[in-house]
Amino acid sequence: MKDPIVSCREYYCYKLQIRENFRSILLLSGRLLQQFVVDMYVKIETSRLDYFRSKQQHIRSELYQGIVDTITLGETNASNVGKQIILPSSFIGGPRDMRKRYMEAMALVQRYGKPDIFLTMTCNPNWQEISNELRLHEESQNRPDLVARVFRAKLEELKDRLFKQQIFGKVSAYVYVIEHQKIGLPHAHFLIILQRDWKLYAPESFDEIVSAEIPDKNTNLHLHNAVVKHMMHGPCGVLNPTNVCMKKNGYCKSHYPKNFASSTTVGNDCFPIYRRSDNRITVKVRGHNLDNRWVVPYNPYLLATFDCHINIEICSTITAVKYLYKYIYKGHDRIAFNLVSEQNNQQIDEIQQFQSARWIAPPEAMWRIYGFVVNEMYPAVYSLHLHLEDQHQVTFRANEDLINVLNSDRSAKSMLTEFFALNRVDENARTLLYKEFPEFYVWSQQYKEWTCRKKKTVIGRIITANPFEGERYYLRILLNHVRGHLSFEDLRTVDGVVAPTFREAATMHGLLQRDSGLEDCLHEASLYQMPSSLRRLFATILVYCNPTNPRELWERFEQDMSIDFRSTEDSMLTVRMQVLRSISFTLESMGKHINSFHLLDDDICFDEDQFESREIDDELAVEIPEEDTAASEILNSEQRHVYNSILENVFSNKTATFFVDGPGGTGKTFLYKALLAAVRSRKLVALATASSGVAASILPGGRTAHSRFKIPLDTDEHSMCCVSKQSAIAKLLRVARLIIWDEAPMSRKQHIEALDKMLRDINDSELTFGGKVIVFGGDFRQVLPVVRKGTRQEHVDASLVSSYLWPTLIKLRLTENMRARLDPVFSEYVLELGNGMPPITIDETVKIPNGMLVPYEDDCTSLDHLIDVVFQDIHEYSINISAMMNRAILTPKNSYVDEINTLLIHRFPGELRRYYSFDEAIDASEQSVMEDFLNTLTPNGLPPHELLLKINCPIMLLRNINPSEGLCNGTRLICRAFD
Ligand SMILES: Nc1ncnc2c1ncn2[C@@H]1O[C@H](COP(=O)(O)OP(=O)(O)OP(=O)(O)O)[C@@H](O)[C@H]1O
Repeated sequence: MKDPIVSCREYYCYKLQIRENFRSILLLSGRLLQQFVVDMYVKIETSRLDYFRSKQQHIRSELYQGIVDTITLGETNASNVGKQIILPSSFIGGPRDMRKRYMEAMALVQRYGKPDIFLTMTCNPNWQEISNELRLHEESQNRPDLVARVFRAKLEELKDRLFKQQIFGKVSAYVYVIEHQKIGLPHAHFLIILQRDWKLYAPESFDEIVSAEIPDKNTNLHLHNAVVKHMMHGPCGVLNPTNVCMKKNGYCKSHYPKNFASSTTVGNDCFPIYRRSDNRITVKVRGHNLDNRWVVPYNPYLLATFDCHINIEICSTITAVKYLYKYIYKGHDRIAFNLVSEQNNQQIDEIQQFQSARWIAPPEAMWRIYGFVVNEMYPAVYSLHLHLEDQHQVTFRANEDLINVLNSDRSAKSMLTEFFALNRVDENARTLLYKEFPEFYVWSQQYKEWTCRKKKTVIGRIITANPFEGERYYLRILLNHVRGHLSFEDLRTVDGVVAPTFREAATMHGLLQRDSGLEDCLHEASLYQMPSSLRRLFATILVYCNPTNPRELWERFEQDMSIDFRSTEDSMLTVRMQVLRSISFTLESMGKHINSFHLLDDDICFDEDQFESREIDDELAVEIPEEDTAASEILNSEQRHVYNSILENVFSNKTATFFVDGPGGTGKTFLYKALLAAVRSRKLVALATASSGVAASILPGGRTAHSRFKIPLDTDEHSMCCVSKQSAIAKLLRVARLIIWDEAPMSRKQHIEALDKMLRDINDSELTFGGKVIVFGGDFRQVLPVVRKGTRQEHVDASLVSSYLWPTLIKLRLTENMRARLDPVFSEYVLELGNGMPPITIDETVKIPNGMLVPYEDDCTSLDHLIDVVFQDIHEYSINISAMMNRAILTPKNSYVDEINTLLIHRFPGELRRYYSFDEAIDASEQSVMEDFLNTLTPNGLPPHELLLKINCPIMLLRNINPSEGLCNGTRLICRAFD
């Protein structure tokens, strides 16, 4: 076995006092780890110095890149987890890198097909190679160095058998990832793609590789013992309900025990159903007799050779692909813990104390220190630059002169420009697509040129582009399909005609379909809809239907959309700009910018002066409902205090920023309405905004903060609102006396900081928010900013409480629940819940009082019962729709929503109508196979394939179609008629 690493056991045992087992941890910051490596380096015998010198270099660079963040050694207990640790966020690396690797792995699938074998090898801490090295009474868990080194050596051996000796056949590609569980033992996940002639198609060939049965003790004792030792699951379920694999619903995560099966079959799942004969052979595991149903699938040869848990599965269906790649690239373990501040136990302040860390157990720390690889991919995937002309990235040092940087030859070159350059001189190059280039040419970052590749297999992948990126996306489509082009312009040239955009060039090549369905829709609407409705429909189509050629649609329907403007205006250009301005308004309310759709040759700029007075007039014309004016009379004492404090500042023109904190139902919206009415009734401008469209639609004249302040959607700490000092919005903001931003805790802190920077800029003031009176409101107990798969800490980091603005806000509280005045017990219960007090139990679950529970019998009966309780008399709701409005069943997952909706719509009275999403079939033979599969998928952002409706049934909108008119995500509507 290859194992070049020296032992430094005595040294670090002494130094770090690793007396405890793997589970014990002490979190060390990156700097300490660095010190540890330096210390270790000094202590190692001179003969080994060179080796460690190179290792040290490696680790340092890892530290600087933030790859190695935390090393966990020693003992864990409440005191050190709670008090000592502060981890710089730069040390929490990972997910981005993982996503990139995932995309690269998918490039392998595109090229070589779906993976055939999924293999997991777990370290056996009792391997002889480990136990032979232990001292008397020493346990393997005290030797993470040995565990790491021996596992690595075994892994190399396994790779040798799989890829050199080709025990399963010739391999075209593979990916593996080393993972360390919290407990510390390393394991490796492999995905293997076999060459075409070696693919596994039939169950008979699965049986040659995988077994899921207990071998006969008399004929194969060694293998029998290995299976009993390493490959028996559990026991779990009724035999052992507390086993780690058990889910809360009482089922095993891995669905053990499996069923007996007389032969192997493909099945519908990711993996086949393996043969598990009912041969009555049983073995005793932890006091229970287990049979073939409990065997984890294994390969006899590998199990007998490696004497450790090696699970092997055949990937029988295409569904396995994404699942498995996601599984092996799921990222490292994380830990979140709370640094409780004793002085201040208020909820909002506590929320700042959560710390997130990356969890690294000792063997993983040693794995990193030794510099062993954590993942590998064969063949390597080369990511290719993708950029529009003259829009590639150029790196330079801070002290370099930018003019020189821009004028240098080197800066002008990128992978893509040099791909065109080589095409101009090399005939062979012209036969290749851009993505095929890396297989034959090597890119030199130093010399910025492609040269012929001599060996080593690699494949190329053009980095992804989203259709919303416009031209860059269409450039990618062209590069993926068209060969031999010599420049960007040449790429746009089709049959001698230079297309103005890559999108049009792609359409001329037949790579994009025409928007005939959308054209029909607009044409039909133009026959009976008002031009203003048509413009809204056009904007909705641009945003949600992703037309291949928006410009063509614009040119076709411009006349229809401009009829109302034409009657009053003379110049064609003015009319056109008014139509575009109106479309732009709607697009902005949906978070999009008109220029991203390239409706005209050049970017569209509106003459802001023309709209300036309209912005202010529109605000001053917002109707003030009578009940809002009267609301100031009936405020409760807390509301009145907040109301007076805010208005005092507004009317005396003082600077102040407030945060109104109140749980749901304490009358925040009621208060905002009273404030807006008070300011507006004095003919002053008060702007009402909210983070979400629904909240904005409740406030008179409300807009989403994004559209009102032109906050960019993708923000970082340097982002600015797209508002110039001279613009109409800037003028409106300068005259505004009060700005309200509801549901502020839902917004990312960068959005609010962008508003601060913009207001300082347009008001020429260094005061917070440019000296304006701003009222933020919301409830941190409700929804925090969305951070995909984020930890608690990441949610907190993203929110307003982590902003530099938070300490400057005057915090005002509302506590009296006005919505639940008639039910104080319930109101108190919900408040306690929001404050993280009991009913929340120690393990962070919520204890719900028995009176509120629908007892669980089984999934079906209990669901029926729940529906009966919530919608007692569903037949009446079609007549009395307001009764339905106050009832809802909330579920944690979309799949449950679909299930409950289906049940409800069938119970709802009336005739059922089914609506289907439409797809354009590419090929009739492919259609049925693909459709059945695709139509079952319900990915985020895609509506379900089948929609069931009845007259008078309530429906909820899930898109921000027109927030200013109340049509936004969450708006509830009633289905009145069918076409
Ligand atoms: N002072 C008051 N007098 C009478 N009714 C009030 C008063 N304050 C609030 N309400 C009523 O209490 C209910 C809840 O108020 P509101 O919707 O303003 O609360 P909220 O804090 O905005 O709730 P959420 O956070 O859930 O949006 C409303 O029906 C409102 O009309």
